[in-house]
Amino acid sequence: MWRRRLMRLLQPCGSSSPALLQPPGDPRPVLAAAARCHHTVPESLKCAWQLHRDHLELRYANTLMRLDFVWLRDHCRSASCYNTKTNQRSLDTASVDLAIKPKAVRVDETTLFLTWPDGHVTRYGLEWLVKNSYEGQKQQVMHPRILWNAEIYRQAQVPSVDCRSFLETDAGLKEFLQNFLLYGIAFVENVAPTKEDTEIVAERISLIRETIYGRMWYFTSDFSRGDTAYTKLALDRHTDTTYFQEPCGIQVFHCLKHEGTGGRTLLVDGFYAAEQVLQRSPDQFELLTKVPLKHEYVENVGDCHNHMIGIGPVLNVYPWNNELYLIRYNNYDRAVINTVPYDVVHRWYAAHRTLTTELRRPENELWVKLKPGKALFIDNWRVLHGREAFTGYRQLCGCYLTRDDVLNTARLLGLQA
Ligand SMILES: C[N+](C)(C)CCCC[C@H](N)C(=O)O
Ligand SMILES: O=C(O)CCC(=O)C(=O)O
Repeated sequence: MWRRRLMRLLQPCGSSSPALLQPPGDPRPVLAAAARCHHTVPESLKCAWQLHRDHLELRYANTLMRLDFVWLRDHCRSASCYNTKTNQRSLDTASVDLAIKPKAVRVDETTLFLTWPDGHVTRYGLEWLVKNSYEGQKQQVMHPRILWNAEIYRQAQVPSVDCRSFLETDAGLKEFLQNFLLYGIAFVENVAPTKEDTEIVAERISLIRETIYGRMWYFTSDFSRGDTAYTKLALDRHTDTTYFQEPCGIQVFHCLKHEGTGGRTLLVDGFYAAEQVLQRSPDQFELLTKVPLKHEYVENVGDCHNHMIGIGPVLNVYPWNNELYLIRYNNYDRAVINTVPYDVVHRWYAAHRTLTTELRRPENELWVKLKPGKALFIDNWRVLHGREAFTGYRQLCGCYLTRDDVLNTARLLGLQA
């Protein structure tokens, strides 16, 4: 239909005269040839437009875009509206008339030109529009991920990156980050087993997030802090710092010493488990995204006095597309539930049980023994960790990283993050 109308109203080939605004009620599409003669222009590079009451319809590179007038005015990249040195908008969007409509429209091979009622002209690269319009986005928000159980992860044979190549080459760093983004875990090998060297490794990808545990932390089973982590007991799978309003993005672990038995580390892909819940029981998945919970850290040991509270659902999804971006799961630190009435509470426990069942399936458990030299990075928004009980002296060091800064490094290396 569109094509037929389009062909009927084809503008003369090679025309460069501005196409003036059509009178209301005559929304004729206009086709601008992307080269001198439309006979030689591939269909995909032809550009056609049609002005509607409240938006401009534009077809280019096989994409049909509907562009709101205020959006178009707001995205003017002219020198008076946008500072290309700082990449910041200078236009005061609130000064744009919400009923604004362009006075004239013109398209050439590469560019859309709009003249606004006050005479201001905006040019938009057609490629830029495809890349930045809603229709051109294909609605992908998150970077690509591979959800895994133990078998999938083993089969993938994800390599650890050698510390030297990680520290000294962009290729090493990029390979590490690619794996980390895909699987939510990644290892660096041959790190010197000291806190200082672990810090250097961590700083290669991010700013370190200082918390109540300090910047770089050591921990042993000395109960120096009021938390089970500082004992020899087993720890069931969990994510850390659920009691922060923004849980830490990444956790780094480096085992500096262990003279004894046990103490293996357990890793479980929380997004894989959540996906199983979504498939098998979508109502329970939804409940886990809706019921707000508190997690709490109350500490009064030695000189350490802390009271932290974070509120949020177990499964955090973007409201615009239901995509999961953060799992907050820690049965140790979960606080009193007083946010919903008793009947919802009961349904929530059932949903939590379903998720727990998935998280505890032996086939979803990846067990690794951390050894001096092998630093583990865990996406604490996605992958749960735990540990086996142990005997003997065991010392771990590590830190938390800010998620934004890890993603920043990944983007600077050209990764989609
Ligand atoms: C890692 N480090 C030993 C420093 C802290 C451990 C924090 C443990 C806490 N229950 C939580 O899950 O957040
Ligand atoms: O000791 C370990 O291996 C892990 C400790 C832990 O789970 C934590 O600190 O959150």
